[in-house]
Amino acid sequence: MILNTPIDMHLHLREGKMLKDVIPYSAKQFAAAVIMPNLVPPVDNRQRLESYKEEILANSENFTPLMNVFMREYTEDELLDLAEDIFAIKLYPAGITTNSEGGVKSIENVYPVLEIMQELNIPLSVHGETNGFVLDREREFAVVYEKLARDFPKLKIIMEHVGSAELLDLLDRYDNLYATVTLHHLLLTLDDLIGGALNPHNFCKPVIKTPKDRDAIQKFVKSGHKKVMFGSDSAPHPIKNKLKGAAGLFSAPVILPALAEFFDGDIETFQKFISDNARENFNLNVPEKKVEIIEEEWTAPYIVGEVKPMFAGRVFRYKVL
Ligand SMILES: NC(=O)N[C@@H](CC(=O)O)C(=O)O
Ligand SMILES: [Zn+2]
Ligand SMILES: [Zn+2]
Repeated sequence: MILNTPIDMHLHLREGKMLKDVIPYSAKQFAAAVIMPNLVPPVDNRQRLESYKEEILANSENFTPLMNVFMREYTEDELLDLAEDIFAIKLYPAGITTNSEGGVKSIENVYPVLEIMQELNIPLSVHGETNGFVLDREREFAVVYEKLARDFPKLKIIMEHVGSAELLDLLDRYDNLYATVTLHHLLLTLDDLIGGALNPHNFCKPVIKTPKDRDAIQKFVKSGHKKVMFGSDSAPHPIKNKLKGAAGLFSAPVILPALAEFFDGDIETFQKFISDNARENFNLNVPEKKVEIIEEEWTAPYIVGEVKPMFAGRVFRYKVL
């Protein structure tokens, strides 16, 4: 099967040696990816944006980085200057996930920024979790999404890496809400993290949840819902950091083989999820790239640089050419 212009709507590439180790997997399988800005220090100004984009371009071919910047209290001039060169601005509640210490302490603080983003047609991307009980954090954030959607009716808001089924119900209630779904929230549950021996490699934020949540997410994705887009949230951490509890799952190497098995021949829905929905929802102008997947056994890598990938060593029925 041939996929037309696959796009990963949520990707962490990091910097330096880590970027060099992980980027080939995304550049091989995707035409473009939305690049997350939670570096240390964050990508939150023009200079950092440009140098990071150059680093990505210098280490890949035929791969379009759609850059995000880290939410802070930008001025109108800064936003006017950034608008042409970014896909979206990413809002992290302070301290809620990896490298989000400098995130937003109170959403009201950035209301003036959101006002200008709405005018300039810059989408807002959100890591939506409260600091409540771990399994309730996404569900509890629903009221924040609803308030944002109502207060800024023309602002396009992306609920990132949805893991709680309730959030998906908001898509049909608010025109301006969209969602990304990861491979791990689509396929895994808490059993894969703590059901047997503790598996820190499957630990991420938001945490993978119940079979009920996973099944609802699968149903939504299989329905071809236009507002649901693939965003891997592939987030590599060195094994030694994972063993100290770092949140993030490195899925990049196995994405298309795993999704090909999931869609099991339904290429039409696969194509929408992996590309068409994103391109239509956000008028993305990404150079066309065809990616061929063949039916042939393929073994996922055991290790990539210092990182253990999702489904390490697993044999898939499909291989990316
Ligand atoms: N998903 C994660 O658990 N971690 C991500 C950050 C994020 O997307 O929240 C990371 O950068 O490691
Ligand atoms: Zn996140
Ligand atoms: Zn992420």
